[in-house]
Amino acid sequence: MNEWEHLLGAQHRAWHKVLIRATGLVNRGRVVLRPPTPNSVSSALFSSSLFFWGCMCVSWRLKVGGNLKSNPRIHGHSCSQVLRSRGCLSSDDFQQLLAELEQEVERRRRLGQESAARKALIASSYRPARPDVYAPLQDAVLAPEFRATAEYSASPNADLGGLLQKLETLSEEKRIYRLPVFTAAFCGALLEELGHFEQSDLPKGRPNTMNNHGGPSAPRQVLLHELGLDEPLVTPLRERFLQPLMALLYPEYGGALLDSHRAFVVKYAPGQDRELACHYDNAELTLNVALGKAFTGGALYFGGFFQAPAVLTETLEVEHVVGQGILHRGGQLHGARPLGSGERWNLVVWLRASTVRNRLCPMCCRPPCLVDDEGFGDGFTREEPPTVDVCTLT
Ligand SMILES: O=C(O)CCC(=O)C(=O)O
Ligand SMILES: [Fe+2]
Repeated sequence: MNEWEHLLGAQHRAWHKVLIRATGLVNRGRVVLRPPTPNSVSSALFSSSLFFWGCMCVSWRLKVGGNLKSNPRIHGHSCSQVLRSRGCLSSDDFQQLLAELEQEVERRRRLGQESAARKALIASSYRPARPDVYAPLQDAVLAPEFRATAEYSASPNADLGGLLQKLETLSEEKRIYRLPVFTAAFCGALLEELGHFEQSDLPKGRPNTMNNHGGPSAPRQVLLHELGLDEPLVTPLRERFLQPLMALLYPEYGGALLDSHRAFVVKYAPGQDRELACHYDNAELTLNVALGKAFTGGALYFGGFFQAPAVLTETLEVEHVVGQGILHRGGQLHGARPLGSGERWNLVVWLRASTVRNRLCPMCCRPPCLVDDEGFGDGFTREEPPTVDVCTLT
């Protein structure tokens, strides 16, 4: 063993200690009693493991321009091999990385609470420009095609073949589809509201944890639940409209069992963020709706499925159509090409099914290890042990 290998070996062990200590700190979820109570904002959970890759992306991406999350092959490599390939070689490099990791664990530990605090502050002191956007979801804000497709999907005789006739199939192999979601008027109103919020001096919870692979190139985001838009808009959209559709399109990804989400709006503009690196989402399924404004460039591109064995797959490019939404599996590798001109705002809804992710974390493919958090957390749940009525035992 040469000196370098010795050093890496020692650091590798230190690294594992950090990983073990961190277990239980990153993937967040919530405790539910079965059957899950929709919208229940019970105490929730954190866990770990993505921690490792997420942090690597944060720190080493800056140095070597890579993006570990977009590269599933790293799962077969040892930590030291990966670290080495990313330019983490000297003892100082390792120390710096460990310090960053500790900080990142702390940051993630506080995420839920900080988000809840921002939400409370916004609720008490923000005056919306478009209060109508906060009204309980009205059918009139949805594109007629979207309503009809959801209605068909929820009908007793619906099947996949029938549904596919109502959607635009962008890729049969990748299972990526598109359909109109919102009216132009609603997209405009939402944009006006988001622009108004952006101008306010209220705190904004961005970038979110999942876009930390992007570092400097991650787009600006507004988290819809902090604005108070989950309850009136996103939750009913998921429960009444998206779930029936997803149940037919992606049954094995929990399409029929969606029980939480993370919804945010990404913004790309000249002089700000212009593109998004290739990644997969912390979601079983994703809806991405183009809201506007006028722009060129910024197409989405889709590669293979990250959990599938590496196969040669052609990249699919998808141009945005304002008002229309793209449906894809969260694990489908994707990114956004650079914006040409104008501003691009998209609503992204990461849809989660706890019954699926509780078995394997979709980010690291390991069973999650959970700790309490606020709200939906990262969509994991922990079943409470059944309470035993001692009277019946006597
Ligand atoms: O830029 C976009 O529209 C895609 C954003 C995205 O994929 C994400 O935030 O997960
Ligand atoms: Fe994404």
